[in-house]
Amino acid sequence: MRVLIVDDDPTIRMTLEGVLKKHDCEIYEADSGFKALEVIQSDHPPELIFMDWNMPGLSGVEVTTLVRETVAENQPYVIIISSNSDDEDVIKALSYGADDYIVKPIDGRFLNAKFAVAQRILGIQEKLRQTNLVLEKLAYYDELTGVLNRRAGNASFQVEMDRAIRKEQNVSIAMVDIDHFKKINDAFGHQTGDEVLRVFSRVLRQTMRPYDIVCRYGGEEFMLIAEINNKDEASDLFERVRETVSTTQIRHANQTINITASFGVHVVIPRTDMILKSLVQKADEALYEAKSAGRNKVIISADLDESKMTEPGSITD
Ligand SMILES: Nc1nc2c(ncn2[C@@H]2O[C@H](COP(=O)(O)OP(=O)(O)OP(=O)(O)O)[C@@H](O)[C@H]2O)c(=O)[nH]1
Repeated sequence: MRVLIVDDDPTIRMTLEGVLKKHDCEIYEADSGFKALEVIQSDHPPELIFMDWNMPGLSGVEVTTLVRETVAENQPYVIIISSNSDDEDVIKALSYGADDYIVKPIDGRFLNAKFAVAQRILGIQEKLRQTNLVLEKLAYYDELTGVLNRRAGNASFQVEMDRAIRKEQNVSIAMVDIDHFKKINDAFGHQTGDEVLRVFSRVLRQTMRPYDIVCRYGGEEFMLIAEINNKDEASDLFERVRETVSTTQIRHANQTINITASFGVHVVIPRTDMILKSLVQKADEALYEAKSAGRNKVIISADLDESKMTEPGSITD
């Protein structure tokens, strides 16, 4: 654990260090509130701070208030140290954001006990952070394939539209569906089907640019959103993806499987009032055409008529 000791008195810093070095921690020191802020804002911020209240310049309580107001993530646990033992002072320190309070002269047993409490609370905080990361991943990413799930894909749409508007780029929305996927499940089993979905997602992710959106829309259907200049560029991009999919050999359980996919693409001039559902519907119509035309095809429709820009609502629901 990274621990910061803040005190303008070197003797107190030494006393604290003497007690704390018995614990498994990395100790940093600061002799003023300003120096403490430098350490707190560094690349290795402390998790626990023992902070003297009365120091020239910024007081410990002022530093604590600043920390509470400015540190966005992973707030440190702050223990104020002071020779004032009045209840009013303790209440004041806690109300300004301190987590605990120690009265001078420092009693080593107190320090150890308070260190143990801090360690426990920080441990709980870290566990919560890890759990939140897992939950976040589950909330945004498809568990089987690791690409964005439908909800996250929908949420990314508006961000993508705003970016394309800023960059004066057009946007392509593609609905992609693996051809005859049911037959793969029937012939090789559901687990092999799952592996096909994983490899297919990886191919999509690797063939698209890092900032394009790749999302599993449901089952064996995926949605891709990419900035594009024109219909020809969309054709080049999705033909390249289609080709890569069709030439990828998927090996699973001593089997080698080849797949193809059909692509329905709709290209538009982005507008803030556009609704994803309508664009997906247009891309779905193109996908239906691609399936009807024999599969393993890219069909592109485009709505790049500038005059429609003056008719808000013409493309929205
Ligand atoms: N293994 C596996 N199969 C899935 C998953 N989600 C959906 N499926 C299967 O995907 C198949 C989709 O079949 P269909 O909608 O008939 O489409 P298709 O066989 O790909 O035929 P076309 O789309 O017309 O080319 C169904 O058999 C679903 O059970 C999944 O997560 N894992």
